[in-house]
Amino acid sequence: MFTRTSLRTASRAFSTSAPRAYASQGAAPSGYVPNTNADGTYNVTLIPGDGIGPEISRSVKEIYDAAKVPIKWEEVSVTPILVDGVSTIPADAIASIKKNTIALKGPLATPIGKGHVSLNLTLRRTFNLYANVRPCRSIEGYKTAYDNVDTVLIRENTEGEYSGIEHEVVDGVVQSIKLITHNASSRVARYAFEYARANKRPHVTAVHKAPIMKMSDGMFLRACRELAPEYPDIKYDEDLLDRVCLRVVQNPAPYSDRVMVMPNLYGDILSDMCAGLIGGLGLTPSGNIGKDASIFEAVHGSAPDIEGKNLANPTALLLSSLMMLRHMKLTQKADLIEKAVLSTIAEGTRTRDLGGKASTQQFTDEILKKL
Ligand SMILES: NC(=O)C1=CN([C@@H]2O[C@H](COP(=O)(O)OP(=O)(O)OC[C@H]3O[C@@H](n4cnc5c(N)ncnc54)[C@H](O)[C@@H]3O)[C@@H](O)[C@H]2O)C=CC1
Ligand SMILES: O=C(O)CCC(=O)C(=O)O
Repeated sequence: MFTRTSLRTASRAFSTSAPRAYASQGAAPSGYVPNTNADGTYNVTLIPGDGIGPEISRSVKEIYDAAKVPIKWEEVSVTPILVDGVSTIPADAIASIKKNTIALKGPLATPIGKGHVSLNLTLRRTFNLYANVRPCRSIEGYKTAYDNVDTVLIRENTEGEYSGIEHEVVDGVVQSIKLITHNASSRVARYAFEYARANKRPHVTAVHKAPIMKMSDGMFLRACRELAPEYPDIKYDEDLLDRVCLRVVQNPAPYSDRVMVMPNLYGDILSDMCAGLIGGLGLTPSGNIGKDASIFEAVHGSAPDIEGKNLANPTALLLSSLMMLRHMKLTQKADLIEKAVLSTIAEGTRTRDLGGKASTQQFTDEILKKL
């Protein structure tokens, strides 16, 4: 359990470190150059998505227009189609991402326990988006029990518990295979070390359950350990998933100088937990990074409970889009919009998830006034 004293100590520790712009870290693998049109604009694929996706995507588009971001949106639908009896993503959506190498995606809903496979996972696998970067930072002026959260999780994004290899062995017994390869572990580990170095977070922690999953998580750890000597400027250590959960909620401050890297499912769960510390899923962005394409999306899902009610908080998708702009080296535009979004929240215009009364549109309009 955290105590008031531990929270105060954590706050003091945080206030001595240099402030970071939220999600300021570029996430591009080195050497990435976005495709530019002759007029200096960039084509970006936009997948509005399901549920609240179209509402929050509209907000991003309005804000980008006002801020004169040199982006031409290429809007595509990923309503699944059947190919040879298997549901998948329409070919024109795939072609658009392939051509543009960059996309912003609203959430895509997946039926529970039946129906089509997750199109989110299909996109990650199709484009080999091997690293899922999930920063989570306290929002200035929005008070929670913690005002010192500044975590970065890097989640392996193509295999692990999300491999989707399941079968029924005999009636009443099913198996779900957690697939871990040395290759995928090693490339995400390298990405984490590079990210740590580029973003001045001199500590990488590999998060695992290797006492139990000795072979699979054991291999993940081995891949991380093999690379650590190549990064003598980065402290490397390992910690158990359950212990990390405990430690982060007790005191997030020690995590503000490090990058945590982990297998797929652990990153999914830990990032929602971190979101809870700063005010919820309406606030946390992410980037799915690959060598040939990257797709940016909020951590949250399609929020069917508030769909069509003008209640969604567009901040998470907006911050994801700012990670995208920084990835494309459009840093000034990213800084401008980030300032407008965060000051809107700090001044007290808030959507319902943050305890406010502003609709999605009212919140968006307040941001527009600042651009
Ligand atoms: N990357 C993606 O596209 C993801 C898709 N999903 C899919 O989304 C669907 C719904 O999943 P849930 O488990 O309900 O998770 P969810 O993230 O959609 O919603 C969880 C809770 O957070 C709230 N919430 C989420 N985003 C919000 C926002 N921007 N503003 C205000 N409140 C927000 C919702 O209203 C709900 O109460 C499922 O079909 C799931 O498979 C889930 C997670 C990620
Ligand atoms: O595809 C889904 O429905 C859920 C995806 C998810 O949990 C994730 O973002 O990892």
